[in-house]
Amino acid sequence: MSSAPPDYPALPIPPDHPPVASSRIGLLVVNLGTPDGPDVASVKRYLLEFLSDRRVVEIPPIVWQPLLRGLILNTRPKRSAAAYAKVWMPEGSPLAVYTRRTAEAMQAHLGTGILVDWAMRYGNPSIADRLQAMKDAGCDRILLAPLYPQYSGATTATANDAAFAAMATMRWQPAVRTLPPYHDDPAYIDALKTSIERHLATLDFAPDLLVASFHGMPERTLHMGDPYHCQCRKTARLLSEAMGRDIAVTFQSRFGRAKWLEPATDATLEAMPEKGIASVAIFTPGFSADCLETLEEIAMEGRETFLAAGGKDFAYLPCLNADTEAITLYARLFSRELAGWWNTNGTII
Ligand SMILES: C=CC1=C(C)c2cc3[nH]c(cc4nc(cc5[nH]c(cc1n2)c(C)c5CCC(=O)O)C(CCC(=O)O)=C4C)c(C)c3C=C
Ligand SMILES: [Fe+2]
Ligand SMILES: [Fe+2]
Repeated sequence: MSSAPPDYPALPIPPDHPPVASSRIGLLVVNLGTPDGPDVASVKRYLLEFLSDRRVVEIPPIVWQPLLRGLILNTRPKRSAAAYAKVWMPEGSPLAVYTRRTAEAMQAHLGTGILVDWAMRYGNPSIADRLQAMKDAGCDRILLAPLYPQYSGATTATANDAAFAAMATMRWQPAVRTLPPYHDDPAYIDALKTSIERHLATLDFAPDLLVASFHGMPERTLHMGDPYHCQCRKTARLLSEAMGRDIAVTFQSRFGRAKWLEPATDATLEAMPEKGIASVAIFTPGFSADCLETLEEIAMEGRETFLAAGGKDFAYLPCLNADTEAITLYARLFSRELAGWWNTNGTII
C-alpha cells in the first residue's frame, strides 16, 4: 500500500475572487540614505527627512524643529552639497551605487529562488516603496537586512521602524525577519581582515599605525543603553586579535553641540605626527559602503589634516562595498537568517 498522501482536489475559486500571487521569499538590503543629487535642494530635502527622525536627533521637536528649519537647513545643505559633489560617481551617490551593487551581487549569488532588492531609510528608493513592490511580486516572507554591523537606535532600529510602519498599512502583511547586528560575527571579522590585508598589500609604505574610525553618536546614547559604542569597541578588539596588531579606535562625523563619543578621528589624526606616528592606514568598519563620511571626511579631509600636522604617509582603505569579501560575508549571514525558509542548495522550504 502506498503511504503517499492523497491528492486533494484544487479548491474551487469563486469567479469574483481577487488574484492571489504565488509564494516567494524577499531579501531587502537597507542602507541609511543619501540625496538624489549633489545639489543644495536635494541635500536640503534629504537632511530634513533624516534630521527630523526622532531616533536620530533625540531633542523634543518643539525645540529641535525651529532650529533645524530656521538655522541648520539654511546653512548646512550648501556645505554638504559641495562635499557630495566631490565624491559623486557617474552612476550616482556612492552609498546608493555600492548598496545597489551589493543587492545585485547577492541576487546573482542566491539565485532566482529569492528576490533581492535594496532601499534607503531616507530618500530613494524608499523602504515602503520597495516592500510594496516585493509584496506585489508575491513575497510573503521577507528578510530585512539593515547593513549596519553595529546596532544603534539611529540606524538599525529606525530602518526596522520604517519597514514596520509601511507594513502597518498592509491588509495582508508578509512575515518578516530582521538581520541582527553582526559586529562580532567571525565571518565579519574575517571579511574585514581579508579586505584590509588585501588593500595594505597594495601600499608603497608600511603604516606605523592602523586606525579604525567609526561614525560617532552623542555620548549620552551610550548611557541611555544604546549598545553601539560597545559593539564598535568589540569589533576593533576582535579585528586587532585576528590581525595580531594594534588598532586605534576613533569616532568621526560629530554633529551638533552635544558631547559625542571620543576620541574624535580628526583630533586624533592631527595629534599623531607630534607623537611620532608618521604614517597611518585608516579604515571605517562601521560603514558597509563607502559614502560621503568615508570618501570626503576621511579619505580627503582626514588626509589633509594628517599631512598638514606633519604626517608623511596616509592611506584610506575602502569599505567592504560589494567586493568579494562582502559577498562571502553576506551569503553567510543571510543564509543563516533565512534558515527554515530556504536552503543553501536553493530550495524554498
Ligand atoms: C554607520 C552608522 C551611522 C551612525 C551611527 C550615524 C549616526 C548619526 N549621523 C548623524 C548625522 C549625519 N550623518 C550623515 C551622513 C551619514 N551617516 C551615516 C551613517 C551613520 N550615521 C552614513 C552612511 C552617512 C552618509 C550618507 C551619504 O549620503 O553618503 C549626515 C549627512 C551628511 C552631512 O551633511 O554631513 C548627517 C547630518 C547623526 C546626528 C547621528 C546620530 C545621532
Ligand atoms: Fe550619520
Ligand atoms: Fe560628515
